[in-house]
Amino acid sequence: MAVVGVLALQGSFNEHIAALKRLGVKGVEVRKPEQLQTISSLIIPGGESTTMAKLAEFHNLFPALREFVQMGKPVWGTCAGLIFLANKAVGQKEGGQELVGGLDCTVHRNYFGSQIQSFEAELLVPELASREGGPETFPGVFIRAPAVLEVGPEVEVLADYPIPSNKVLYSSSAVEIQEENAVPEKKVIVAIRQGNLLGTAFHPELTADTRWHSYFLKMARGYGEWTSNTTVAVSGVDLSSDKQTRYDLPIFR
Ligand SMILES: NC(=O)CC[C@H](N)C(=O)O
Repeated sequence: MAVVGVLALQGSFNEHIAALKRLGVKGVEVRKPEQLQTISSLIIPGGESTTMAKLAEFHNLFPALREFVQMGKPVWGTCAGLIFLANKAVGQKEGGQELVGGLDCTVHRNYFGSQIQSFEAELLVPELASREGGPETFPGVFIRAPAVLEVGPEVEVLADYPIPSNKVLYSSSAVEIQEENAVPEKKVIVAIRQGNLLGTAFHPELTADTRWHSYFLKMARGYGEWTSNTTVAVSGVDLSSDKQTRYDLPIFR
């Protein structure tokens, strides 16, 4: 059976495993390079990308992660995970940080500002809705989130987020100007796909809506079908042996 791994160095890996469990899939925690050989798709969670990169370096994971991506295996990066998968990141801490790369895009690491500028927004997700059904919008949870600034020709944009072009002006006079002149909106990209790589700037694992997880599982199953006869079991998996009740985590939204 194709196995879904979740990089478990730091950040919201438990929450991803809990979301997979809600779909009847057992996610496997990955911490060592050799474990990548035992999985067929990987989720890189959100968290803090600099810390995660330091831990990945410490465990000598970067070469194995790059090889995994280059083999065409499905990988989904959420938030810090999206930063990991980007070919280029800006707004990094001094000295930068190592990236896995693969997604032909540039991300801004803290595009929306600091932790207190975290927010929730209903995102228009036509492609997700057409594949997975359900509403045309998805509850986006943005925690000190990155955004995608530029994408290459192979990249498909799955969601963007409209922001007023003067969003940094918060004084009351600025708000009045905005109302009078109807400042045009600018869109920033927050979900992309390039072949077997998926990236979201927000945190679907913190919501009850499992459509991004099931979308990714279909990518993973598709890969399994191309390369072997194995498939991801998306239902009917016996998880009763999973004694780790910590995966029954509360859902944020
Ligand atoms: N929620 C997140 O994953 C935040 C990512 C954060 N902006 C970083 O640089 O790592």
